[in-house]
This record gives sequence, C-alpha cells and structure tokens, in this order.
Amino acid sequence: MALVKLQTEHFRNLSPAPVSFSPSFNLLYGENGSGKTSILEAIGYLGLGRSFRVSRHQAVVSHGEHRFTVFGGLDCGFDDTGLGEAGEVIHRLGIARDVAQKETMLRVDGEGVRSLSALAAHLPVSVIDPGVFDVVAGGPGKRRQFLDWAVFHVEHSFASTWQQCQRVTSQRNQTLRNGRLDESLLRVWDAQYTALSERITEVRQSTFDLFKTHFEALVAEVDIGWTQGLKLEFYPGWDTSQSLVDILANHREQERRMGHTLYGPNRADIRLKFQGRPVAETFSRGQQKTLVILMKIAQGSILSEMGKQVTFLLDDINAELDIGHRAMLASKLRSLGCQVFITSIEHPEPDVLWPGEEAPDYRMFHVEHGKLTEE
Ligand SMILES: Nc1ncnc2c1ncn2[C@@H]1O[C@H](COP(=O)(O)OP(=O)(O)OP(=O)(O)O)[C@@H](O)[C@H]1O
Repeated sequence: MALVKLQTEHFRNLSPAPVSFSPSFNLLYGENGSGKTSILEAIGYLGLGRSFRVSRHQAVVSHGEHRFTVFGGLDCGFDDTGLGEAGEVIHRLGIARDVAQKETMLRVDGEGVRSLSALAAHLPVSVIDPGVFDVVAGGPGKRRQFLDWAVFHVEHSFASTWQQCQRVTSQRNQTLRNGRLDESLLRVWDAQYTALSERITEVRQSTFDLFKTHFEALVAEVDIGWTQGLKLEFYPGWDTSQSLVDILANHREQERRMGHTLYGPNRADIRLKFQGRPVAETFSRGQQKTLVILMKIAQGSILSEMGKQVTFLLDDINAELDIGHRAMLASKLRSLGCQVFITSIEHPEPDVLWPGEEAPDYRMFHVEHGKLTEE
C-alpha cells in the first residue's frame, strides 16, 4: 500500500492543510528549516509509531500545544488486495499523542487499536536519513533493529515473541542480581528464555538468509567495484556450536557478577566485512551510506516479493552521494515499484535522478514555512 493522503495537526511547523501524494515518487524541496524532514517524520509516525529523529514525542508537538495528530490515507498501491483503484483511499491510519496526559491513541479505519504493529503492518516505512550510517558504524543494536524490521514484516508474530523474550530477560536479570542466587528459579527462567531465544533466532536466521540472497543479487546488478569482497554474516548472539542452555549454565558466575544476561538474541548482530575487515573501518561515508541504502532496498525487495509495498523516506538525498550513486539508487528504487519520498534543498531534476530513461510517475512539491505547494 502507499500513503496517498496526509494531514497533520500541531505537528512541528507543518500546516494543517491536507496533502495528496503519488503512490510512486514524491520530490520535496525547500530551504533549510522549511519543513521537509518534518513531513517525512509525520509519515514515519504512521508506520513506526515514533519519530525517527528524536526520542521524545514532546519535541514534535507544535510550540505552545500539548497534542499532535497525524492522519494518513492508504491506497492499494501495487499490493494484490483486489480493493480500490490506485490513489483511492482504502485504509485510514491515525496517531495522536497528548504529551500532557502521556497518552497515545492509534486508529486503523476509524477503530482504536492498542498495538503499534497494527499501524506498522499497514505501512512498512523505511527511513534513509543522515542517521543511516549507524547501521554500519554504530553498535550491534542498530543492526538488530535493521534486521528486525524485515523480520517483523515477514512474520508479524515476531513482535509479541520479542516482547515476551524482553519480559523473561528482565525477570532473569533480576534473579541474577539477587544477592543469593536462586538456582532453581533461574533454571525456570532459563528454560523459558532459551525456548523464546530459539524461536527468535530461527526467524531472524531465515529472514537474514532471504535478505542476503536479495542483497547479493542487487549488488551483482548494480556492479559497483567496491562491493566486491563484501561479506555479510548473521551472529545470533551466542556460539551456536553449543546449546544456549549449556552456555548459560557454563557462564553462571560471569552473568551473576555482571548482573545481566550476556548470551542470546539481545546480543545478535549482522557482521559486515570487506576483505576480512569491518566495513566501518574501511568504507568512506558515501560508500557506507550507499551500502546501507542497498541493504534497505534489498529488504524492500523481500517485502515486494511478498506483495507488500514499502514507503521509503529519503531525507536529503544529496548529502554524501555523488550524481552517479544517486542515479543508481533512484533507478533501483524505481524498479522495486515502491513509494518514495525524496527531499533536497535544491530543486530536484528528474533528468539527473533518472538519466537516459523516462522519469517515473512523480509529484513535485515546494515546501515553504511548513506548507506544501505542488508544482
Ligand atoms: N515543535 C515545533 N513547533 C514548531 N516549529 C518547530 C518545532 N520543531 C521544529 N520546528 C521548526 O520547524 C521547521 C522545520 O524543520 P525541518 O527540520 O522539518 O526543516 P527542513 O526543511 O528539513 O530543514 P533542513 O533542510 O535544514 O534539514 C524549522 O524551522 C524548525 O525550527
């Protein structure tokens, strides 16, 4: 599905006027501080339930207000739903946050829903912003987040398994921190923890394998010299030549001293190596950014194969990317058939984004003082 209507209330500097978007490409340009990122951030709220740039909801509420709302209308996009025409709204999503009451309200088609995954399942959003480097250069948590995004969209039940595992891990950590270790209680937590860890790892591993196949096919197609010699490997969070139960039993004393769980899915990672060395130590920033975008496109193609359309939010496409890399990525996003929002400070030139080919369907917007004007 694609987001074809957006309306916000009290969201940063954005105007409350409704906007219609293309289910294909949307090019947004405007001066610094005009509101381009805020538009992407509002769209991101509908698919992620949070801001992709700040951790506090408070920051996005317009100054002097205490509550913001974002409404979105989705069309059938290229999803095989058999419902509606392209551009015709078939699902409505809404999120409102009252920061004074600390209350979030979620709606799908007018009905209140409790879980964010109900929104996320309708609108898979993939963000490519200046923070995207973290997937390569940041800690393992960023790569787990990257992988789990695809895992969730492949297997929605992953969200609840993960939450259960977090609860059990927290109970287990409390038991580890107790002065006198209660071995029998710990064994109960271990049994639950290992069962959940194995379920999580199984779906992570199979999604990673799928991702790797898509990524390698993409890299072969784009034929960029520096991608040769890249190696991606999934690390589940423990040495799987031994069972997790044995590892936990063998490291009781170490975990008791540290006061928390040291082995399992909370330690999982994707290891990215180039000619045997970590990519973060070898690649330039432009190469790192291109690599992460290719990884995100590969994830998009997994969903696309499942008949789901991803909405890509590409903030400031020009930062770090030369014309050749920009064109290569724009062309790949196009062949994926996904919905894309691209922002830039300068007026975007479709001939530069898609050189030597006819530009895809797009709508162009000028952003000024939080207001979008279509050109
Ligand atoms: N809570 C808020 N209430 C009102 N205005 C806000 C709030 N938060 C930020 N702003 C203002 O909203 C404007 C939009 O910021 P935004 O980051 O979306 O701009 P941008 O067009 O992406 O800029 P740049 O090109 O510099 O990245 C800025 O002028 C900012 O000062």
